[in-house]
Amino acid sequence: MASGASATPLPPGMVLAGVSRSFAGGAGIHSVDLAVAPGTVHALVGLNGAGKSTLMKVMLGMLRPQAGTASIGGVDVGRAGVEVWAQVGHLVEAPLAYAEFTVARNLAMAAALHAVPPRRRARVVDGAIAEFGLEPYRGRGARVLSFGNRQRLGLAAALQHDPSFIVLDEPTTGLDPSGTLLLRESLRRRAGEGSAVLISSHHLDEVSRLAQRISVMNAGRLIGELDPAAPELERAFFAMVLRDDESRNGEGGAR
Ligand SMILES: Nc1ncnc2c1ncn2[C@@H]1O[C@H](COP(=O)(O)OP(=O)(O)OP(=O)(O)O)[C@@H](O)[C@H]1O
Repeated sequence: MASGASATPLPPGMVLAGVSRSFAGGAGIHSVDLAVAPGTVHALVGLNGAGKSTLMKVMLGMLRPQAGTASIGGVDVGRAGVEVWAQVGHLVEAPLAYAEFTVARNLAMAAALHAVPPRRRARVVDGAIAEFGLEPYRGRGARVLSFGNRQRLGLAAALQHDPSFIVLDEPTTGLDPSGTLLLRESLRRRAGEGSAVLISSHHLDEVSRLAQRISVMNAGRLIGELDPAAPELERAFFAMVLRDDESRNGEGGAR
């Protein structure tokens, strides 16, 4: 990697600056700063309800922040147009698949939605089917797919157009070991080619294999980072969460 002064600065990745989004009752995310750099897999880990999905929805413009800004490639997501969204691939919540349509047709529609030109769509779909091991199912209706294969379809639809910005919420959900391996290879390759990748996960061992950075979320805030190469990641994670819980309780839970 070039380190001289002449190195070209990388374009901006995905950035949250001072973002807050609270729901009735106070849950949500608070004062979040996060920068997912191009060429990096950045993982979010946290307990159930910590705020990971909420953060990702704000990043993707699915939820509007009450304070702060979310930007992708330097563009505020509230103002992003089709040229930005065509470079984004995401899977947050259930995979988007039309039950009546085949795997191949669903992928062709996802390619169209991501502005892949018509002449390239068949090749893109074939590539995605091969990449995620969906060949035996290409002519099957999405309705009859197993849970794991529906997840493979959702991942293929999110990634087939080679997005520069990738956001995946718990992407290994439902995947068997071979699906997990295919996903890991796919994300490694895409980050290697310059994509900015944000994933959430509950599997610290998986995250440590894949991510260059691991941010820890607790009670709606980013509370620190873990070193993916450090031993005993699980122990470090729980220690960080416990310390944060204790410090907030000591302050009456105010911050
Ligand atoms: N639409 C909503 N209305 C009210 N509260 C919400 C809403 N969406 C999320 N929350 C609350 O915000 C908090 C954060 O939820 P979020 O789904 O972001 O957590 P998470 O870290 O993704 O959890 P998990 O690991 O269980 O998927 C939770 O307390 C949740 O109940």
